Amino acid sequence: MSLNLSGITLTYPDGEHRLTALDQVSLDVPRGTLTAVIGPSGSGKSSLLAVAATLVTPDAGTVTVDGVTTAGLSRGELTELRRRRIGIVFQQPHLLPSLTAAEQLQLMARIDGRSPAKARGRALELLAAVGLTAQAGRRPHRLSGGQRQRIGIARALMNDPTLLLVDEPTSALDHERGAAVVDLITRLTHERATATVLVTHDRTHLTGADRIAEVHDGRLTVPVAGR
Ligand SMILES: Nc1ncnc2c1ncn2[C@@H]1O[C@H](COP(=O)(O)OP(=O)(O)OP(=O)(O)O)[C@@H](O)[C@H]1O
Repeated sequence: MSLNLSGITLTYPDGEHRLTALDQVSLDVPRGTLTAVIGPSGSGKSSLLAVAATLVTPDAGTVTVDGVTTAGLSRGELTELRRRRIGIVFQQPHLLPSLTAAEQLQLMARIDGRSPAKARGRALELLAAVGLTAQAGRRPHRLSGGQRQRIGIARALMNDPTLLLVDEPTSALDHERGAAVVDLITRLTHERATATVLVTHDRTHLTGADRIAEVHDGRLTVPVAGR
């Protein structure tokens, strides 16, 4: 199992009380499958993603990524876990304006200390996988919103993660481009055997999801078959 959340409770300070954002949430995501997490605004979707990304420590429960249980790991060990095993696709890809599409990806590998030649090869391979070979040399201002989001997806795969976490990838896109981005994430999940969690408030694109889990008031309902 590449992601296992077990009995996760997360609270935030709320005046004199605490607000329960996640309430006894458990979720298993095997490699090569896509679990969509849907729910209304404020239900706890981003909190769930932040816990799975090991960016937020829950009050209770355990997070296991690729067989590694995060409890007791130091900050440095958690950073290493994220760098090696977790890819994150954000709502907005936040590309650097001065870098070409290929350079956006190569930067990830540079940070990781990989050789420039290998990084370039990997970046071009991933840009091909997301259909952007012809755009490899373009800077973000010459790309569409959908193309920029595809770069964000390719960038998240640079470290060959086992866990791919995707936060509302279609929020800035029209219906057609949104559907294409979700289809792409579904295909890459199967091709690259990632355990993928895709958070969205929009269930219209989710025909390819292996499971759809619903979160309401911090509680996750037992996932039902998505197809
Ligand atoms: N840093 C924080 N401090 C206090 N409360 C927070 C914090 N982050 C989130 N919350 C609260 O926790 C609950 C869950 O929030 P969360 O952002 O996980 O929901 P969401 O489903 O992702 O919402 P949206 O779809 O609007 O992004 C909400 O009631 C929210 O107000």
